[in-house]
Formats: sequence, structure tokens, C-alpha cells
Amino acid sequence: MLRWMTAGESHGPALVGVLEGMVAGVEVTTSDIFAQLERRKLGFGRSPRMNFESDELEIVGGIRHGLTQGSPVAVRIGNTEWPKWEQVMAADPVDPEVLASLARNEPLTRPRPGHADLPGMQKYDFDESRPVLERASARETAARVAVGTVARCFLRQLLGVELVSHVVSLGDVDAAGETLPTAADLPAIDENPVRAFGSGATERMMAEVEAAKSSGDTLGGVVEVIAHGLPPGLGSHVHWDRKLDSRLAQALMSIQALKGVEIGEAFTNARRRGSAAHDELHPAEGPKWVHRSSNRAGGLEGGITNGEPLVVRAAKKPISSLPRALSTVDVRTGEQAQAMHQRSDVTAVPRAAVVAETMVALVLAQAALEKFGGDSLGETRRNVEGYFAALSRRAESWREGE
Ligand SMILES: Cc1cc2nc3c(=O)[nH]c(=O)nc-3n(C[C@H](O)[C@H](O)[C@H](O)COP(=O)(O)O)c2cc1C
Ligand SMILES: C=C(O[C@@H]1CC(C(=O)O)=C[C@@H](OP(=O)(O)O)[C@H]1O)C(=O)O
Repeated sequence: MLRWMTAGESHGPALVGVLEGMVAGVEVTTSDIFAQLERRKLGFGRSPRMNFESDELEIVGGIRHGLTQGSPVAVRIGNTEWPKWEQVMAADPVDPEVLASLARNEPLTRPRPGHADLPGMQKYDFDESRPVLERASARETAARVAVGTVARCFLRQLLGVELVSHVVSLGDVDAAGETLPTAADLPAIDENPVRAFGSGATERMMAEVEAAKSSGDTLGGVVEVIAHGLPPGLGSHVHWDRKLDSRLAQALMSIQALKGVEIGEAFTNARRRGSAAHDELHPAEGPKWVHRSSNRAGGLEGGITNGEPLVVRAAKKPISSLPRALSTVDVRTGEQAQAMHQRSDVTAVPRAAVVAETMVALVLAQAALEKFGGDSLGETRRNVEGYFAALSRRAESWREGE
């Protein structure tokens, strides 16, 4: 079972990520991981922090000479601002006077509606929101992207699977096109300021971000992730927690501020009649044996990949740290107040798309390992070959009516 965990606070000394259960022999280097970390910072409207922070990446275990070893992969991403935060975030007790002066300068007692501040303080019995916001922060997604790169490399090397993501709407500006982007489109998407694909909406999206920024406001949006090259048969219909739809939804909704997930054309399909909602099958030559003239199901039927591109969308709410702060209650006084404002993103939708790509990669790698097993990439590949041969034999026997 492929598992992953992260630890670390936004302004602590470092984030760490661990990926356990990956086979040996997957090619992955520090620069592969760093390239994905750089992608996570892309996008117009990002926090000033993204401009000066560089992710200080160190592979601590699990990879040797550019190959996974079968042991847990562990990464550390240092916080380049650590000297500035050392006293605020020290692991050991600090001088009470220093602590009091820090708290006087920055009282975090006016929780932001929409952030984890207030429920976190109530649940964990804190009198300020520092310990909550530190861990709730999406800074943590850097560690996910780092370990997710290994999953991404594994999927490509095992099955030729390629993942793409793009922004389909930002605020109320839509960029949805007619065609699905492929891996070949990724460099252009990454260069697009809002990570939109082949649309004339880029300027309108940027203008929307500028307008939100100048009125002290923030923006949400919708991102789409596509996985090309998946075989039929990952996931299962047999139990609720093995259905790939449910696992993808959980993984995507674990991303900070992602509040809705759509598989394929789920919400449009809900308004269609059945005759216009499904993907009819037609006979075809070759290993695929059948052809679907549409992909409204987004590549999943019965919680199982069906060989079509996997298409999932996720809705991100607007950032809850608004410069034009929302009304809140100061927990020290119980009085009405303006929510505290932290330096923050105007919108993080383009960055969230890269994180969504990562979560999809992790879930697909986990499902691929369940299906094919093995301890080395070579062994897993042999199992894939055996499965493909069995699929062809089965298709042959169906054709011959046996
Ligand atoms: C890439 C990314 C960047 C984010 N940046 C910010 C930010 O700068 N300021 C902020 O208030 N929230 C930001 N968020 C969202 C908060 O982390 C999130 O709303 C908060 O942890 C509460 O969790 P919830 O929205 O999932 O309920 C970001 C989310 C993502 C995915
Ligand atoms: C640091 C990152 O995102 C942060 C996510 C975040 C939040 O509340 O989620 C708040 C901001 O942090 P800060 O207040 O320190 O600028 C973002 O910059 C990152 O993605 O690397």
C-alpha cells in the first residue's frame, strides 16, 4: 500500500514529506523534484512570499544515484526565512518576556472567517491562532508535491501515464476550451500567467485578479486535472473505499480551500437525460477493442478506470485572508472586530492546479501498485505486460464468441 505523510509548519525550520511503499528502480532526481516545486509557485496573483522564497530541497532517504531503493522516500524542504521566525516558532521554550513582546506586536486573536483559525483554536484549546494557521497553511503542499513527483515518475515509467492540469475558471471568467490538453501542452500552460490552456481568457483573468487585488479582495476558481495513458482496471467497484472516484475526491478535497470535486461531466450530466449522459461503446480494432465516442464519465465507470483519459475538476474557494478584512470577533474581548490580515495570495488557483495534479498522481500510483504489485519497477512492468496480454486474449475470445 503506497502511503504518504507530511509534517512541518509554514514558518517552521522545514517541511518534511515521506512516501512509503514505492518500488525500487524508479528514476528520480533532486532536479526532477525541484522542477515540480518550481511549478507549484506559478501563477499571477500569488503571495509576495512566492517571489523570494526558494524551496531548499534535500532528499534525506529512499533515493540513491537517481533511483528509488524500495525504502521510504523522505524529503526535507528548508524554510529560507527561518532566521526571521526562529523565536516565534522555536521548538524549545523561549524567554517569557520575548514571547510576550512577540504576542503584543502580533496578536492573532481576530480569526479569519473561512480559515482554520477559530475552529482550530476551539478544538486544540489555544488562545491565539498561530499554532493553527501554521499547520493549516498550504505551505504544506510543497512537501506533497515533492513526494508526489516520485509517484509521477513511477506512472510515466511504468505505464507512460502523463498528467496535465490547467485553470478552467478564475473568479467568474471561464477559459474552458473544446479540447483536452495533453502533456505536450504543459510547457505552454506553465508559461501562461494564470495556467489557462489555449484560451483567449488569459487577459480577462489577469484583469480580474488585478481588480480583486485593488479592491482588497480575493478570488477562487476551478482547476482540471487530466491523466492520459491509463489502462482500464485501476480501482474497483467492489467496496466503497476502493472506488477510485471516492479516493480521488478525498485526495483532492484534502487540498486547502478545495471545496468541490467533479469527475468527468458530473454536474452537466445531472441535468441531462441518460441518453445524452453516457459514453456509448462501438467495436474497434486493436488492443483497445472498443471505442467510446465521448468521455462524459471522465474515464471512470464503477470506480474503475476504463481506458479513457481521467478528467477531474476541483473548485477552490477564494482566499480567506482578505486585505479588506471581514467582520469577526476578537476572542480576547468578545467584541466585534476586523479579521487579522496576513500577507497572502490574491488567488492561488493556478498553484492549486499543480497540487491537484500531484494528489491525482499519488492516488493513481497507489492504485497502479495495488493492481500490479511488485517490489522493483522491473517486476511491476512484467506484471503490467502479463495483464495487457490477458486483456488481449480476453478481447480475442469475446470476439470469437467463446
Ligand atoms: C496553493 C494554496 C495557497 C493558499 N494560499 C493562501 C493564502 O495565501 N492565504 C490564505 O488565507 N489561504 C490560502 N490558502 C487556503 C488556506 O490554506 C485554507 O483556506 C485554510 O487552510 C482553511 O482550510 P479550508 O479552506 O480547506 O477549510 C491557500 C490554498 C492553496 C491550495
Ligand atoms: C507559503 C505558501 O503559501 C502560503 C499559504 C497560506 C495559507 O494560509 O494557506 C498563506 C501564505 O503564507 P504567508 O502568510 O507566510 O505568506 C501563503 O504564502 C506556499 O504555498 O509555499
